[in-house]
Amino acid sequence: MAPIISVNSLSKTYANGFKALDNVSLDIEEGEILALLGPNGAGKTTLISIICGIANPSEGSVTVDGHDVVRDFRKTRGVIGLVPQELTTDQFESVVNTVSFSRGLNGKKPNPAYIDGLLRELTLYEKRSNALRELSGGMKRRVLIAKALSHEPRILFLDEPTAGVDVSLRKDMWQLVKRLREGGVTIILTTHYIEEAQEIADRIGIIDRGKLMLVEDKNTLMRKLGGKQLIIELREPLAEVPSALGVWKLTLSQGGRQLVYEYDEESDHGGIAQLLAEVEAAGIVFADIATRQTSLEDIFVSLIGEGR
Ligand SMILES: Nc1ncnc2c1ncn2[C@@H]1O[C@H](COP(=O)(O)OP(=O)(O)OP(=O)(O)O)[C@@H](O)[C@H]1O
Repeated sequence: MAPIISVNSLSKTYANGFKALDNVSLDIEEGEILALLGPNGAGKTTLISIICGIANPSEGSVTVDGHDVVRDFRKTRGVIGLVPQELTTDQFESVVNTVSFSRGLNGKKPNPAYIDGLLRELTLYEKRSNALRELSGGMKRRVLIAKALSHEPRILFLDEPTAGVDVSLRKDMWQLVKRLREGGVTIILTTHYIEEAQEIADRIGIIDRGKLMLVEDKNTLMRKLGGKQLIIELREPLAEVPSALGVWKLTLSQGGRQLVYEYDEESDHGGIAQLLAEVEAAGIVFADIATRQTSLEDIFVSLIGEGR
């Protein structure tokens, strides 16, 4: 099947000369959830804006459902819903009018029953007649989602959907994303919350300084770059790993207070029980043991570098 979105050698240089995207290529399959991760200023919003036809590429091209986003703007925009980071609509307009108007803007016939259903699902129904300025921040976020879904798009972009929202809205949002996916909607979200990507995405793309560093199936990524460790807390610190334990992949951490074993399925030398027996036989007394699974966060930090 042809990808629903195809990004081909895309670069973006802003008017001031800043290169925000550098030769990005990416195919997105219909029905998948792709999470784009990256530090502030990486180029995530720029990429989304170009796919949605809001910004023009400097080089390269994007097709959505087989149509070029610049030449066939109306066609491609009609199948896309975008939840931006901030609300920019008229604050005096009512919730229901704002959402219905959005549907019309995208060339769809009015469908009050659909809009009402959407408002119910987003717990906005009781506020449907209120002006936007009378809503709380979280409710405004919900309006942004309702607007994006008003024309029943096949592709939904969520730009930092859960930044600064409470736990209940975050959970609702994840629920909604899952339900939309079941209905076949393709979802692309940008997020700083790595656990969010880990929870809901099928694929993960990592962007840094305008470059797509990696795009990979989440489970494959976890398998390839992730791992499991056994951490043995020692009573007394060790200066070095005793040579008698040389066959095991062991390292010392925490100033010699922890002996860390990387699980190795190919050569486990008799398993954990054997390792612990050999550790004891080497005269090492341990206080505690624990296992630790590498998270997506560890992978992200190792790729992008800490503190950026
Ligand atoms: N209109 C503009 N003119 C010049 N530079 C811009 C413009 N818009 C964005 N940039 C720059 O392009 C880079 C990428 O910005 P973008 O908003 O795409 O990043 P982002 O990954 O979405 O970041 P964040 O996570 O902070 O939202 C940033 O360095 C930003 O300052």
